Amino acid sequence: MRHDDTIMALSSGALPAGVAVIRLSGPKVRDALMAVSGPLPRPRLMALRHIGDAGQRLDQGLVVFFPGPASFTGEDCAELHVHGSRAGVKAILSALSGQGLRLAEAGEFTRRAFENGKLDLLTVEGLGDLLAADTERQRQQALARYDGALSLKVDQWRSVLLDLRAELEARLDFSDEGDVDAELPNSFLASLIGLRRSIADALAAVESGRVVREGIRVALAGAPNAGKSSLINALAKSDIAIVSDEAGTTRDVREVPLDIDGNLFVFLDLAGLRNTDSKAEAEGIRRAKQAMEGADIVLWLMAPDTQDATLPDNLTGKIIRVATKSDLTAATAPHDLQLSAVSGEGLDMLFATLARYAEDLIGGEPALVSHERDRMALSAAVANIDRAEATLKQFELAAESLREASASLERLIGRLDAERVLDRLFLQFCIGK
Ligand SMILES: Nc1nc2c(c(=O)[nH]1)N(C=O)[C@@H](CNc1ccc(C(=O)N[C@@H](CCC(=O)O)C(=O)O)cc1)CN2
Ligand SMILES: Nc1nc2c(ncn2[C@@H]2O[C@H](COP(=O)(O)OP(=O)(O)OP(=O)(O)O)[C@@H](O)[C@H]2O)c(=O)[nH]1
Repeated sequence: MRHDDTIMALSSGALPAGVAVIRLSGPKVRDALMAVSGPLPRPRLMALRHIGDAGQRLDQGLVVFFPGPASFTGEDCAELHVHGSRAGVKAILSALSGQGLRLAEAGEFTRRAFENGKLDLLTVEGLGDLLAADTERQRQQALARYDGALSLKVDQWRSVLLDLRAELEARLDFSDEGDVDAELPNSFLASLIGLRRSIADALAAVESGRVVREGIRVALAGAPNAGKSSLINALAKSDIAIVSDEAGTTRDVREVPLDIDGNLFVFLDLAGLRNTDSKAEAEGIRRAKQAMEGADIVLWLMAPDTQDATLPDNLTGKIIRVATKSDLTAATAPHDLQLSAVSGEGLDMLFATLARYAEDLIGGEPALVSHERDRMALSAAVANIDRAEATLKQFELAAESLREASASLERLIGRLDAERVLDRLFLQFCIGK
């Protein structure tokens, strides 16, 4: 990838469309824009222009020019807002290619913004999360990251660490000269402890941040024919899970993501639990038990017309006992909720229970930390601060630990080793972003 290339992409969605946005970035933007649409419009103001190629009219569109460095990428950028026709866009891209522009790779505009210091690694990730957001809660959390909520915190932590390191390093450099007080001031330890607490507090929210991104996992489990698939269908109000009256049809773990009150839930339709001679079914049951162990919530379904299965006893998630098929007969076994996938009775109670669970787990302000990378970097920083505290009298060791803590934070914002993270991240980006 060459950085003096000028790149172009269709940044809007699939064609045909009402309007298509073609985005350009790089040193040839001015010349290319003049070649296809005449005099440069005033910076950042849209102008209506004929768009053409060597005298041939291709379209009429709105053109906007963002001179660098005050642009999204930091380079000269431009946009052509044209009619969203396949042939039109193709002809315009081909005209621009004649001006020496090439098609951008996925995430390449954002990569340039990163390289020009417009975004750090956390805000790039925030942008990625924002593009991927399906639920309201995901949107809020992603936007906070894109807006730099965590970047700001990390900058504050880094600046405290720099001060602390300077105190220690001054005692290393001048240890022979005797003009620096060998004792650390009292404020040093207080500041170190305060920093540790602040990072640990942010870290404590990582689980809720992760759950917002990945969803609350709800296992639907019970005996064969207890009504698991029917319940998922009723929840989704559409036929996305297979309903069958043949026992044991759900063999593998089917994941059904649903948005409940702005929160992502992933329902797991599991094989019914029973003793079986079938190898395939036994494997399904093994996976079902595994999925139940990893679930945040287990909905344990009991139907009046099936034998009860045994609830495994090693579950860590919240267990909700659900009496199903309440349209047939009222449940006799002890249960938390009673419902019918057929009549819809009790579904609103289930929704309310799930929404309350989500509110307890992830309600309130969006979490600052949500990625595995956050967890690794912040726990490494905390461990190194602990190490520094334990070796405080040995300035050299303590300084080394604080250097390590700084390095973790620099890795987090992408000042160190950003390449591998970016490469992986941009695989999920759209072309034109
Ligand atoms: N048409 C269009 N809509 C869009 C985008 C775009 O690129 N084009 N965006 C693309 O993601 C988002 C908006 N994000 C943007 C972020 C920064 C700048 C920008 O020009 N920044 C300059 C100047 C800032 C200023 O004037 O305040 C800078 O950072 O220096 C533009 C768009 C969403 N909507
Ligand atoms: N009357 C009534 N029948 C239901 C209800 N829910 C499910 N059933 C019926 O019960 C049978 C089993 O339902 P499923 O949803 O396939 O049960 P399952 O637990 O997914 O079954 P397996 O995947 O085979 O383990 C089907 O005949 C459904 O039509 C309900 O609320 N009321």
